[in-house]
Amino acid sequence: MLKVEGLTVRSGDVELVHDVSFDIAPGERVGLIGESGSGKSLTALSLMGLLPEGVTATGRAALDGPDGGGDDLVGVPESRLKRLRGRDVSMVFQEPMTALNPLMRIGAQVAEIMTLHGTPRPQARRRALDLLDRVRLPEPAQIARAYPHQLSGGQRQRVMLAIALANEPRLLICDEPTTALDVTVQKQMLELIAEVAPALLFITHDLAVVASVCERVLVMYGGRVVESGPIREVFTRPRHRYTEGLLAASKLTPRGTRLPTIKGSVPAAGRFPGGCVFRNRCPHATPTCEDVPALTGDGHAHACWHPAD
Ligand SMILES: Nc1ncnc2c1ncn2[C@@H]1O[C@H](COP(=O)(O)OP(=O)(O)OP(=O)(O)O)[C@@H](O)[C@H]1O
Repeated sequence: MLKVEGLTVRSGDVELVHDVSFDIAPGERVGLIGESGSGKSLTALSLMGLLPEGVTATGRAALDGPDGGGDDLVGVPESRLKRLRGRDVSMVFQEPMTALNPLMRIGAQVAEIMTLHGTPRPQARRRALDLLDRVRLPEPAQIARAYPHQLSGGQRQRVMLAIALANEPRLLICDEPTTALDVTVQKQMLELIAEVAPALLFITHDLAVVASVCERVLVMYGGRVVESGPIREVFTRPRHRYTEGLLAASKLTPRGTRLPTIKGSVPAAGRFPGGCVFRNRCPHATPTCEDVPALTGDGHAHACWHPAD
């Protein structure tokens, strides 16, 4: 349904995302994980045609239509993307307050994305209420009359989801949509996203979140997809050492435990040129790795001395 091939994102001469390829099938929920700066957001923004100024994408990203035709998302004119954005592909961002217009009532904002794509206003207004109901906001009519600041963070994020779903997109992209929400609200929102997404690309750095929402995962590191596969496979038999590192640093290690630490001496500077890629999250934990006191507040950080693979 979505086919991304050789997606490369550059800022001037600097390559920020390198040759990324992946597919998403209709109805499939795919997670995109990786540490901060690994290129997750730029990958997603490329698919929306929303890259920051001076940043460009090359390669191919095609969205199949229900009639068998395809729509290119990369390297097409802005006028074309404007028609696809918010209609065929839509996105929910981390912070709804920056995406919502503070001076416009919620109902009008949900309706607007439909009128922009050709739905007559009265119909859009009616459908806005149905959408607010679909994202399980209580009293949709009351919510429709409210301004963004009158809603809670969780309610605002549900509104963003209603806006994203308004034109029945073929693909929904979510970039850390629940990071700003408290744990209970987060859980409800994740369940809702998993239920309503037509096909989903879900960006997060939280492995537990990706495991609860997605069926498949792509792991990004340094602008590349270094590993991909079904969640269970990647999380129980990671092939790439960065994925091992992510797992070791999370509560989702196959044994369900945090990494053991091993007492040792402080490593000599330069013994691991370039520094350990895992920072303090060594997945190896063999006697060749050592604790480095005082790197973290609790005095227990880990240094990995394995050479880079
Ligand atoms: N406008 C820009 N101009 C130049 N470089 C940028 C720009 N935006 C992002 N970058 C760089 O591109 C790389 C990838 O950034 P990106 O935002 O995609 O990472 P990310 O994995 O989404 O991180 P996070 O989880 O922190 O959002 C980073 O090194 C970042 O500094």
